[in-house]
Amino acid sequence: MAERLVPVISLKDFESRKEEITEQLVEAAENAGFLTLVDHGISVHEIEAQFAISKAFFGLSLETKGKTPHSKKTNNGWEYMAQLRPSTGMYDQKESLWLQRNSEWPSDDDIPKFRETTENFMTKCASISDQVLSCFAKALGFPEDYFKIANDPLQPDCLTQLRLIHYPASENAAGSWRAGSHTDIGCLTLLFQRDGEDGLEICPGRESHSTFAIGETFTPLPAKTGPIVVNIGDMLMAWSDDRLKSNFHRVRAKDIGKSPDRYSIAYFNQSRKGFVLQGPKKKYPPMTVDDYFKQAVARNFG
Ligand SMILES: O=C(O)CCC(=O)C(=O)O
Ligand SMILES: [Fe+2]
Repeated sequence: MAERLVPVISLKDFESRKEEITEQLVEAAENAGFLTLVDHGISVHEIEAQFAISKAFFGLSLETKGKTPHSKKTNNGWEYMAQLRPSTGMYDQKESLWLQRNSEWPSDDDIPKFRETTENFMTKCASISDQVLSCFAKALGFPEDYFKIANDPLQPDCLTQLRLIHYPASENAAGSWRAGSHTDIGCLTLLFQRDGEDGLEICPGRESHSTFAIGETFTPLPAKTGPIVVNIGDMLMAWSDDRLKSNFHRVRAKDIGKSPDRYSIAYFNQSRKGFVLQGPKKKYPPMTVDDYFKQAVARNFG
């Protein structure tokens, strides 16, 4: 069921297959709003190495993790059971570390090679994002490098973040939420998961990027090491005049029985603050990414 809903798309021979890949990506984005990428150029070994770094960080003492504290102003740093969800009225049962190129980073003394490994991983995520976004740009009638420029993570005003996430193991967790239902507010999200650490559920079917219409039917998407789950965020839904869908998703622990620890890694393309966002059909008034983001945060977490 989930496999039918969320198509598996190969990026193999990207340049020569670009037209076919674009068709597949657009079809997925216009319907489920989710897709799974394979042959994307990051090996299982590299993904496991990044998860090992993440696991090592979350295994540190609270005091050591607290040396990179979460800042409300930048939304970077380590947070612990801190995300209050309007959709559930409860705190998500998780801890996470938000990172940006120019944010505070954990020290290499605490985790050897943390920054080097993670920055290389971010560079790979950026280049996969550029490929996918160049296809969407073409389909929307923008220049092919339009979103690549808008999302350039090396520019100091870029809001793109990597988030390392850890959901602690639980048992009989009825009524608690690992991540309450939400849409992502950025442009495009790449999500990495590990075999056996299930919990992600998705809900297609949303008509406007600013509505809260939460559908009824959530479909579990089994976690696999290797493929990247990609979803459209609200910003790209707005930027495409609501053509590409940013859909609701959530993470659940089992109501009855044991749920193992779950580690996930999300790369959020969130664009450059100064960029003006408007769809080709001008369905919504133009807005800077900065203003858009402030409005979306107020709507989702206000
Ligand atoms: O951990 C996951 O699979 C989902 C995380 C997520 O949806 C988010 O951080 O926005
Ligand atoms: Fe999300």
